[in-house]
Amino acid sequence: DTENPAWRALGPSQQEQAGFEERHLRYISLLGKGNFGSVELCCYDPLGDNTGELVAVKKLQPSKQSSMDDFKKEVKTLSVLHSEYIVKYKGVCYSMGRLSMSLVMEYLPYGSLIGYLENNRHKVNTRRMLLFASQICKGMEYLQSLRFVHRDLAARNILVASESLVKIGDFGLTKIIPCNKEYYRVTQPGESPIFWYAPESITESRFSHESDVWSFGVVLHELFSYCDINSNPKRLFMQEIGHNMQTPSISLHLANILKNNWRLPAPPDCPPKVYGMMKECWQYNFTERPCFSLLGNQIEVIMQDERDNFKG
Ligand SMILES: C=CCCn1cc(-c2nc(Nc3ccc(C4CCNCC4)cc3)nc3[nH]ccc23)cn1
Repeated sequence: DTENPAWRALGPSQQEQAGFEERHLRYISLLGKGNFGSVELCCYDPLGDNTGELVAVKKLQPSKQSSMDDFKKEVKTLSVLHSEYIVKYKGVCYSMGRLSMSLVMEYLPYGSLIGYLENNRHKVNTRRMLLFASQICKGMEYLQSLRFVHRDLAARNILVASESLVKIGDFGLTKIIPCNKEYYRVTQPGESPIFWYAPESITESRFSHESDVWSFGVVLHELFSYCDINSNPKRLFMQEIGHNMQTPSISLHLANILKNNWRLPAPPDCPPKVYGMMKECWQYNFTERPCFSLLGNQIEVIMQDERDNFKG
C-alpha cells in the first residue's frame, strides 16, 4: 500500500529524523486504551533534571505482525500531516532493538471530546459546538486534499486542545486512496465501528471521502448530544434494530434500517439547520452527500445566524 504512487506524491516523511530515546521517556499515566493498544502520558526528559516536556505516546499492543505493519503506516500517515486541526506528530521511539516502536505526539491536556463534553456541558453552547464542528470539518478537508480517507471519524477520536480548539487525534484506520480510484476497498474489516459507517461501507467495505462525510454526520449527532451515553449512536441504533429481528447479523440489520430510511433522531434542543446538515451527510446515495468544504461553509453560515440571534 505504501508503494501506492499517492504516497510518493507526499514526498519523504520526517519519520526517519525525529527519534526519542526510550531511556529518557518517563511514564506518568495512562491516557487511553483501545483495540489498537494504549496511549500514555510521558515526560521526555533527556537532561534528567525534570525540565522535559509532556508527550503522548501511543504503544501498539504486542500482537500479530500485521498490526505492526498497520502501525508503521499509521506513523507514516501522521508524520506527513500538518494542520492545526490534526494532532501533531513529534517522532518515534524504538525499543527492544528496533523490534518495537512507539508513536510520540503532542499531549493535548483536555483529553477526548467525549469526556470533555460529559464534564463541561455547562461550558459548551451551540456556538462552541459549531466551532468544534467547523474545526473537525477543516481537518477532514485537509486530510481529503492529500487523498486520505479516515474511516474512523468519531467523537472518541477527537481530542480537545483548549476550550476553543479540537483536533483529529487518531489515524489508526486511515488509508490513502490509490490515484486511479475514488474509493478504498477494505479486505479485513477487523474491529469495525459499524454504527459510524455509511451503508456502502457496511455492505461493500467501500470507503471514500463520501463515507467519511457520513461519519462526520454521526460526529455532529454526538456533539449536539453532548456525547450523552443515553443518545450514543450504538445504543440508539440497537434500540431500533432490536424491534425488527429478521436478518442474522447486526450489520445486516443496520444496513436494512438505513435502506428503509431510518436515521438517528434529532438530539434534544438541536437547531433544525444542524439536524438538516446531519440528514444531508446521511444521504443513502453517496453522490448526493455534501463535501467537507460545503459543510464548512454551511456551518459558518449557521454560526453567523447564531451570533445574530444571540445579539437579539
Ligand atoms: C484519540 C483517541 C484514541 C486514542 N487516544 C489518544 C489519546 C490522547 N490523549 C491526550 N490527552 C489526554 C488528556 C487528558 C486525558 C484525561 C485522562 C483521565 N480522565 C480525564 C481525561 C486523556 C487524554 N493527548 C493526546 N495526544 C495524542 C493522542 C492523545 C487518548 N486516547
